[in-house]
Amino acid sequence: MIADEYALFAEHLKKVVGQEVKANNLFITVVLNIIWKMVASRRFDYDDPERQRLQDIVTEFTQITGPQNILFLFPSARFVAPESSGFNKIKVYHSAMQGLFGPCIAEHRATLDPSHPRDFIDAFLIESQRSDAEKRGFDENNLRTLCLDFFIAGSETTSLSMTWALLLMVLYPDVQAKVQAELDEVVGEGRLPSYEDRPRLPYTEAVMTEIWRYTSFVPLAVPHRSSVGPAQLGGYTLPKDTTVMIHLQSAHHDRGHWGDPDVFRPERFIGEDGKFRKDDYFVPFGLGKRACLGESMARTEFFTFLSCMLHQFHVRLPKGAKKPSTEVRQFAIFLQPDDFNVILDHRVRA
Ligand code: HEM
Repeated sequence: MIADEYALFAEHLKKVVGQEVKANNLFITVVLNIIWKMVASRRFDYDDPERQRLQDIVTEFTQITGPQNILFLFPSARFVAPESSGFNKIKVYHSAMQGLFGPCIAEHRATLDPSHPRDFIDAFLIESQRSDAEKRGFDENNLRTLCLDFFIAGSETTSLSMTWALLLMVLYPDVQAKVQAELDEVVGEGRLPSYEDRPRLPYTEAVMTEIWRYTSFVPLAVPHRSSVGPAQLGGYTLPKDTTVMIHLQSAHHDRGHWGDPDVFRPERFIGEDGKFRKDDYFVPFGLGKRACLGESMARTEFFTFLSCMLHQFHVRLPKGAKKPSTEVRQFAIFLQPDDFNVILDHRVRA
């Protein structure tokens, strides 16, 4: 499904070859389509206004939520300052997205065939018909909230992986050329890379990993309340029920561990045997029971998008354009670079 959606998106990319395009969120539609298909067997056309509405809501939602917002540390601020804390806006975005799912869930309910679940909504509705469903939380409110979770957690993250990838590929053309050389050698010219090629593409894997480490664009994991305690951590005593957040960015930029954490250097993930080398300090999806639910989907999407795009296109800056900065635009739940443009050219192989 991911490869099929990329193939449709590549047709869209081919139409803009040689032209300046905005790199930020260039991949958002293909990402939204993959989630929408998995959740509801639907997809958006590239010029569908409904898609643009959903995209705007997701982007604005993720920009006002997060550690820079007072509600992140003091949720009770919503009672005293619902407007200035952003709580009222969050409510508007929340109900706009829930409104989108309502008719879709109703349509699924009306056409449900329990022996042939089509997607996530069908699978949830089948569970909700069991006698203990209510006790286990299989109700419509939870279904709408889960759909919303998938869009919030799964769209900006994967799309931002590609925004940062485009930025780093234009800043480091030698890295881009090395990925393309590996793809040419392993995959060849006649077809696009597929997920089965991945184990034979250690440099491509190292570049993906270094993009996630270097940018750490999800800097903090989600706050979780500890269910055990008191516990000892780094010389501190944490009582039971303490809210704990993992600072992923600090693990990714620990000088004692990485040596040169502020340098973009994919080779750090290549072992002496030339194979991809894992590292325990690399934790972009969090840790433990509440780690990211979408890790394998995100890895498949990022691999497919990056490898297929670099197999087909060369990415460069427009002539005379200022180099984009790796500084982030604002500290938020997801870190984004400032807007920048790129040009995609068809690749000319030697
Ligand atoms: C590059 C892409 C992604 C990154 C870097 C990422 C990162 C994270 C992180 C750091 C967490 C918090 C984990 C913790 O608290 O320890 C998280 C949670 C979560 N992610 Fe992702 N994520 C990505 C893509 C996705 C995708 C594609 C989906 C699903 C479509 C998804 C669904 C979720 C969900 C549902 C949670 C909450 C899990 C829970 O609280 O139990 N994520 N993600």
